[in-house]
Amino acid sequence: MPNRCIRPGDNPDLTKERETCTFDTDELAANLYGSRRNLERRREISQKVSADPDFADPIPHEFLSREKAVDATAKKSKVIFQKWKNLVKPEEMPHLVNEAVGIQGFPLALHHAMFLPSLNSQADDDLAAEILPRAKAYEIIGTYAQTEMGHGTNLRELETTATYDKTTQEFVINTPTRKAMKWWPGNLGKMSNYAVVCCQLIIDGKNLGPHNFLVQLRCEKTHEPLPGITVGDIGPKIAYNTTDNGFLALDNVRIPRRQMLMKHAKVSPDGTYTPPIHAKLNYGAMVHVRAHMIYSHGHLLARAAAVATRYSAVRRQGRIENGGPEVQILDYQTQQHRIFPQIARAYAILFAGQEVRDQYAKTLEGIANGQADLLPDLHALTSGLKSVVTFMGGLGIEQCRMSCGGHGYSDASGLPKLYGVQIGGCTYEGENMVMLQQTARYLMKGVKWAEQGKSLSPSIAYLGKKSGKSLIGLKGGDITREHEAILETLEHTARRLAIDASQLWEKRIKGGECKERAWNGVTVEMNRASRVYTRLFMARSFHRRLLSSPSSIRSVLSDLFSLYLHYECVDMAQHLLEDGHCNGGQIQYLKKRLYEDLTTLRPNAVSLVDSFEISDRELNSVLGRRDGNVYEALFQWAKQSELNYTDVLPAVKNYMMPMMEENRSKL
Ligand SMILES: CCCCCCCC/C=C\CCC/C=C/C(=O)SCCNC(=O)CCNC(=O)[C@H](O)C(C)(C)COP(=O)(O)OP(=O)(O)OC[C@H]1O[C@@H](n2cnc3c(N)ncnc32)[C@H](O)[C@@H]1OP(=O)(O)O
Ligand SMILES: Cc1cc2nc3c(=O)[nH]c(=O)nc-3n(C[C@H](O)[C@H](O)[C@H](O)COP(=O)(O)OP(=O)(O)OC[C@H]3O[C@@H](n4cnc5c(N)ncnc54)[C@H](O)[C@@H]3O)c2cc1C
Repeated sequence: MPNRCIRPGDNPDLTKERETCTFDTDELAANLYGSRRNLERRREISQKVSADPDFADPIPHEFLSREKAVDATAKKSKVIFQKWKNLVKPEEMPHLVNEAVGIQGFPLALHHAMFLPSLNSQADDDLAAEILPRAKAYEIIGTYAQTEMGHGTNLRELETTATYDKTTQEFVINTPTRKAMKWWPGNLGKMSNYAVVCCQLIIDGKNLGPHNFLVQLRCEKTHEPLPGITVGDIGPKIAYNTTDNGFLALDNVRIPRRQMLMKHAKVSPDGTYTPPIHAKLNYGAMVHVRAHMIYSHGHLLARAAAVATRYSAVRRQGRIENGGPEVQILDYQTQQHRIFPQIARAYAILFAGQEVRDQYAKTLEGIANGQADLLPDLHALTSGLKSVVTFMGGLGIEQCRMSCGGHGYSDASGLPKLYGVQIGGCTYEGENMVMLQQTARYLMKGVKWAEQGKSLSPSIAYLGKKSGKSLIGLKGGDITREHEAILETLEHTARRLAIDASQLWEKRIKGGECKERAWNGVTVEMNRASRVYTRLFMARSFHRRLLSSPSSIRSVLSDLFSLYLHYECVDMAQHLLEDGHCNGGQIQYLKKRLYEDLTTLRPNAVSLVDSFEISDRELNSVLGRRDGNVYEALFQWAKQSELNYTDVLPAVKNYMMPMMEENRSKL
């Protein structure tokens, strides 16, 4: 079957891997990206970026100082948002940015991820008409400033205030304490001249909770901070170092009334407050990012899996049989067990990410028509997915990094930076432990609704079903029935964990604790229930994709899905065993099946990651390059280190040589 990555001059081991492919890599890539046309566009953009001299990197970013890297990123961003702006569709923009700039952030990241979405969904018609065209034309750059030094999670306790002054029909925005400074917002420090700022709305001394306001931070001509505004960069971080995450203090800055984002909640000129149709519509920008970050995090894991798989096919180390040749490290079972589940999880996350984006679009449509009834379900799902996927992705990338041995530790592999970027997602858009509790709140309601025989939305319909006996291992032979047996067992486990958590909570309440304290006593169990609900959704979403896939890729997707299910079940064996739904023999059966899956997938491993269709430029990894010629490339990469600009470094000349000289003269 064709693997279209084969080229003359490639590493022969990689070529051999591609020759053993049993499916059409283009078919799978087209399925992943939605159509042949999308796949072709993806390639076209990759090729055009590589050929554009404005995007050329004289030396890799890894060797640049932070300031120079920020500069290079800003320069390329200007090219993207001027020269390229009309050449790509909005949905192609993330790929263009990844190709041209990379994954560590760029000056307009928050403008796109949160500023525009906040204005689009929360500004009233007047404000939108005035500001959106300017923002869309990049006449101004904005960000989303919510988190403060002292509070990120607990939005109700944010300290920044917007106090309405009826006499002038203005809001007075103020930062009352040091820890009330906005702290962390991306692109706030140096790039943005506007921000959507989240403040407690105060009218006639009454606090009406967090609301969003459009605030100009810098002069449009000079870019100097406006009077009353202190703004800057918070310093280097694990990753995202080309992003100017910032701080901001506002000293009684006045803005006109109409700069409150008033599509949902409103303040009239006389100070009358009208609440929104759903209390949390002000939190819409966060739901937007959570719904979109699932897919982009799937892509981060896909990159790591591509690097680890290709490198493991090229790297030869040790022998499996005495006297045999040194083997490709991909032939070790431990290596396969480390890497192949990451390939499967990356596909699973990408599929789930696509489904949740569609669900977000439907919910938004409803809200536009005055219906917010889909929002609770979406909030529960996005909260669970962002938590599970970012944690899974971080673990997966780290496994891929370690699977590359010493070279995985080098920035040449691209993996350390990938890990740094990925794990940011465990914290931003709501710390994972906190967001899992949001999911659990919804599950607890679902358990009650199910008890009362009420109708349940599709994502929690399983809560209303009855459990049978687990048929894992008892439906031998037929893979379709085995998949169904495992999915039913996962449904049972997700239901059982939610019901158990609900009962534990109730028991503590009956024991005399208030609801909230009782909740804190069961949150570990609550979060377990949320994780399994989310992992069930991911498994179901993968299954839907498998069932709707064309026959040409059905078999390889089915193999991958088997591995996914077997791995997830073994990973969650504790939950499967705890109530006796599964027995030890069934877990042993799942492990046996998992080891068989590793062998089945081995010939297609390289081709499965080729179908992620990530260009060398985007992958930015010496180890993961498509042609597999890693050793020469490693040397060429290292030669660019600034420590190699001279043979004798000033540090050696000034300190080490004199020290050695002094010590020699003492002899
Ligand atoms: C070209 C494009 C390229 C784009 C490239 C982009 C790259 C970008 C890369 C990185 C970007 C990083 C950007 C990061 C941004 C940020 O981090 S912004 C800050 C995010 N902050 C948070 O997420 C804070 C987390 N905290 C909260 O969300 C809330 O405080 C809370 C934990 C949810 C609690 O809120 P609150 O106390 O107000 O509410 P509760 O009492 O807990 O709940 C009451 C009920 O409301 C429901 N609820 C809560 N939130 C929502 C929501 N958002 N939507 C719907 N419903 C919600 C909750 O479930 C309760 O319901 P119930 O009463 O029925 O149980
Ligand atoms: C890379 C990055 C980019 C960011 N970009 C932005 C941005 O653009 N705009 C913006 O406004 N913010 C941004 N943030 C801030 C981010 O949204 C917050 O850091 C995040 O919401 C977590 O809040 P926190 O820092 O207050 O953590 P904390 O809430 O202080 O968390 C610390 C610990 O306390 C625990 N904890 C807190 N509350 C509870 C609870 N109720 N139950 C159980 N445990 C709890 C957490 O689980 C965690 O273990 C960014 C952060 C990062 C790292």
